[in-house]
Amino acid sequence: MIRLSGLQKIYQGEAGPVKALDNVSLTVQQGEIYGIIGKSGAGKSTLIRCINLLERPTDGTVTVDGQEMTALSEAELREARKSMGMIFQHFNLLSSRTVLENVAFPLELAGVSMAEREKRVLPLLELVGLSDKKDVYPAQLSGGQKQRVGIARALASQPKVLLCDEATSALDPQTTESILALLKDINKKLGLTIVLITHEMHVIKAICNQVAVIEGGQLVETGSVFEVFTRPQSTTAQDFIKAVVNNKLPEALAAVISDKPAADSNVVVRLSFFGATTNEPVLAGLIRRFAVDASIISGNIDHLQDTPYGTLLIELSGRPEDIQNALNYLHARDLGTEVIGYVARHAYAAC
Ligand SMILES: Nc1ncnc2c1ncn2[C@@H]1O[C@H](COP(=O)(O)OP(=O)(O)OP(=O)(O)O)[C@@H](O)[C@H]1O
Repeated sequence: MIRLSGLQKIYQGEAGPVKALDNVSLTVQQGEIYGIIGKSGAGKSTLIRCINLLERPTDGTVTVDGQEMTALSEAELREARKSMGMIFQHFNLLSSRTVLENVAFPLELAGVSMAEREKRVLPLLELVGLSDKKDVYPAQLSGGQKQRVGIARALASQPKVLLCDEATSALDPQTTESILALLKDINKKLGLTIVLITHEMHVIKAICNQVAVIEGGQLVETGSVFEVFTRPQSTTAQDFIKAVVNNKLPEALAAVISDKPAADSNVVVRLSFFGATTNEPVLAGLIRRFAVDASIISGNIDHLQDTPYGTLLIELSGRPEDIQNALNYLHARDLGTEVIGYVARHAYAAC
C-alpha cells in the first residue's frame, strides 16, 4: 500500500544543512497498523510528513496505492492526498466551528453540498462515539473527545490510509488507551491502513502489527512487533522495550547477585517464552531429567498481537555438572535462556 524507497530529507537549517532522513526504505502492507518509533529528533515527524508530501523529500520516492506521489504536480497531489487522512498531536481543530462543522470541513472544501455533508458526517460521529456532541465547540471538549473529532475529520474523505502524528502524546494514559482502541476498531471495521509515529513503546505494543525503529534519520530495525519485542537487535529497540517489559531483578536479589560463579553458587536464569513454547512444561521436564532444583523468583506472561509471550526468572541449584546439563537442555529448547548471574547458596531465599 505504501512504499518508501531511498528517502532522504535535508533541511537547510540556520547552522547549515540537517540530514533528517537518510536512505529510508520501508513497505507498509494494505490493512496493517505500522508503527514508527524513535527518540526526539530521530526524524519521525519528517518521515510521516513525507508520506503525504507535506514535506517533500530531497531524494527517493514515495508510492501510495500504486501512485508515485513524488512524481505528481501540486494539483495532482492535492487530489491524491484525499486518499490519506491525518491526525495530529494537538488535534488542529477549528475553534469557531462545531464538532459537526469540523468533521465536515474537508467535504466543504471539496464542494460537497450541506445536506450530503451532514449525511456523511453523522455516521462518522457515531463511529467515534460523539453523536451527542455534534453541535458543541472544541473548547467544550476533553482532549480525548477532540482527538475523536480529529479522527472523524480524517475519515471524512474516505481515505485508504490514516497517518497519525503522535496522536496520543497529549493525552492521559486512560484516554490514550481508548483512542488506541478506537484506531484498532477503525482499522478492523474499515480495513484502513494506519501508519503512526510515537516515542512510546506501549503504543506500538497496544495496536501495531509491524514496527520500524528510527535513529538519527536511519531505520535501525524493522519487523513484526512480536519479533522486535522478543528479539530486539538494535540497542535503541532494546532501550524502548525495557520501558514496557519489566525485566528488573527484585531488589533483594540484585543486592546479592554476582557475575562470577563461586564453588557452590546457584545460577539465576531468565527464560523467555514465545508463542507455542509458552505452553510447554519446560520446568517439569528439567526437574524430571536432571538432579537440579528450580525455584521460581518471578514471572509474567503477556500477549503481543494475540501471541503469548513471557519471562520467568529461576534459580537453579544442584551440583555444577548437573546445573550445566540442565542449562544445555534449556539452550536446546525453542526459548530464550539467559544466565543472569550467580548467588551463593542460601544467600537469597527464592520461593
Ligand atoms: N524545518 C526544519 N528546519 C531545519 N531542521 C529541521 C526542520 N524540521 C526538523 N528539523 C530537524 O530534523 C531532525 C528531525 O526532526 P523531526 O521533527 O523529524 O524529529 P522527530 O523524531 O519527529 O522529533 P520529535 O519527537 O522531537 O518531534 C531534527 O534534528 C530537527 O531539528
